[in-house]
Amino acid sequence: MVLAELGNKLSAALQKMQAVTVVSEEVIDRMLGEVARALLEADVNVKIVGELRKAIKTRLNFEEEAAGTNRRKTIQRAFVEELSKMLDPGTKAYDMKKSKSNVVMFVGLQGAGKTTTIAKFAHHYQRKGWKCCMVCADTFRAGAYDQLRQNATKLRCPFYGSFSEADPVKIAEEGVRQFRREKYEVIIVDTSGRHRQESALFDEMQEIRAAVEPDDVVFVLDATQGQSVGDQAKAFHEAVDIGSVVVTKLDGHAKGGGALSAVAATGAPVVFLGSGEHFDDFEPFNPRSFVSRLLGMGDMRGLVEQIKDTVDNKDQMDKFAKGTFTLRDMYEQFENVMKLGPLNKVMAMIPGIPQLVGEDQGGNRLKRFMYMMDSMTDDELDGRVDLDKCPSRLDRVARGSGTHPVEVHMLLKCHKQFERVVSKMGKSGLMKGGDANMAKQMQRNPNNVMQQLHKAMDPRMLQQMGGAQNLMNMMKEMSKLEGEAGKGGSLL
Ligand SMILES: Nc1nc2c(ncn2[C@@H]2O[C@H](COP(=O)(O)OP(=O)(O)OP(=O)(O)O)[C@@H](O)[C@H]2O)c(=O)[nH]1
Repeated sequence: MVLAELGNKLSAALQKMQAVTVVSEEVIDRMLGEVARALLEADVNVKIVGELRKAIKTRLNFEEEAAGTNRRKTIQRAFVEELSKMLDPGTKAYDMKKSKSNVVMFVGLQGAGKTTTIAKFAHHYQRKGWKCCMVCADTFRAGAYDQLRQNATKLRCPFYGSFSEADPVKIAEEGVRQFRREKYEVIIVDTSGRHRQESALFDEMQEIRAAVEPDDVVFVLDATQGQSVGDQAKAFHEAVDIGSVVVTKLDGHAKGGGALSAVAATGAPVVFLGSGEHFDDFEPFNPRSFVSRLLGMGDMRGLVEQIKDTVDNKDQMDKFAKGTFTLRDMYEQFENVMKLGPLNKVMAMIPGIPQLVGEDQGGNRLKRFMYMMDSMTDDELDGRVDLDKCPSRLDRVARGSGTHPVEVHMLLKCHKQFERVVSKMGKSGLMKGGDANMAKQMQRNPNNVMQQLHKAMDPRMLQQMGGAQNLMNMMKEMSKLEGEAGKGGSLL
C-alpha cells in the first residue's frame, strides 16, 4: 500500500476514537489534530489541511442534529468523504473507447518516469484485452528509444520509432498514422522530458500535440517532488491541456501526499499510481477507494470492478452450483486471480484480510501450481484420473513442471479443499445463479446464509477472511453494486 505510514497514522487516530466511551468535543478535536499532523508530515499543503479540518467539523455539527445517528460512524463517514474530496477535482478522465483508435500522449518533467509508466499503462490495457502499441517521439534523451523498445518487446507490444529521424513531430505523426491505419486501440505516444523554463521544448510538445491530436494527454508526475510539482503541473496544463495525471514513485515515500494534493491545481484527475519499477507496480486511482484502503477499510468497490473487467464465467458458476470442481476449474480460477494483478494488491482490497507480509510468495505459489497443471493431461485435469493413486503420473507432472512431487501433492490437497467447499456450497443452493443470487438470498435470509457459510468453509479460511460476518458484509457490498459482478465471479 502506498503512503502506508500516513495510512497507519490516520487509522490510529480514528481507532483511538473507538476506544473511548464518550466521543466528546474534546476527543474529536484531538483526533482532528492528529489527522492534521499526519497529513502535514506527508507534505499535504497546509491550506488544504486546514480546509479539510474545517469541513469535517462543519459536517459533524450539521449531521449530528439528525436524531439517532451514531457519532462514531458519522465521523468515519465524514472523514472518508472529505479526504476523498481532497483528492478529487470533480472532472472525469477520458474514457477509452473499444474498437476505436485512442491516442494517448504522455508528457512530464525529465526523469518523472514517463517511459516506465508507458510500459505499465500498456501492460494494464493489454491485460484487459486491448490492442496496444507505442510511438517513441523522445528524440532528446539518448537511450529513450532503446528503453521504450525493450519494454515494448517484453510486452510484445508493437513499437514505432526512428534512430535516424531527429524531428519528434514527424515521428509522432507518422507512427500514429500507421497505427491508426492498423486499427490499434490504444496508441501511446512517449515525448521528451522537459522543464517549464525550456520554452523550445514546450513549443515542440505543443507541435506534437497538434500533429497527433490525442484523445488524452497524460501528465506524469514524480511524487518525490512533493508539493513543488504543483507549479510545473500548472505550466504543462496551460501548454497542452492535461486530461489526466499519473503519480509515480509513491513507493514508500512519506511525502507523496504533497504530490497527490498538488494535482488538484491542474483540475485533471489522477488516473493511476506508480509504486515501483515493475510493470505490475501500477494501480488505477479512485479517490474513494484509495482513502478506504489508506485507512485499512478495504476496497470492495475496486475489487468488484476489477473482477467485472477481467472475469466473465457465468457457465462456470452454474457448473459449481452443481458441486463440480475439477483441477481445470481450479486452473481457470487461478488464471482469473492472476489477471486481477499481483495477489497482495488483490488481497489488500478485501476488508478484514490483513496485508500479507511478503505476499508475492502467494503469487509465486499460484504460478507454480499452474505450471504443474500445465503439465497434466486432459484426463488428469478433468478428473477422469485420480493422480493421488498414480505415483508415476504424479512424478511425470513434477518433472514436466520443474517442481518436486511433494509440491504436486500440495496442489492436489489444495484442490481437494476447494472441491469440498464448492461441493458443499453447491449442494446448499447458495451458488445457483451466481454471486448475485447469493447476495439476494442474503438480503432475504441472512441467518441462513451465515449458517451455510459456516458449514461450507474451513473454519481457518473463514477466520482468515475476517469471519462469516465480514464475508456477509462483503457480499452486501457486492449486492449494492446491483449484483453486476455476480454475473461472473471468482471463488478465490
Ligand atoms: N521507485 C520507482 N521508480 C520509478 C517509478 N517509475 C519510474 N521509476 C524510475 O525512475 C527513473 C526514470 O524513469 P523513466 O521512465 O526513464 O523517466 P522518463 O520520464 O521517461 O525520463 P525522460 O525521458 O528523461 O523524461 C527510472 O530509473 C525508473 O526505473 C516508480 O513508480 N517507482
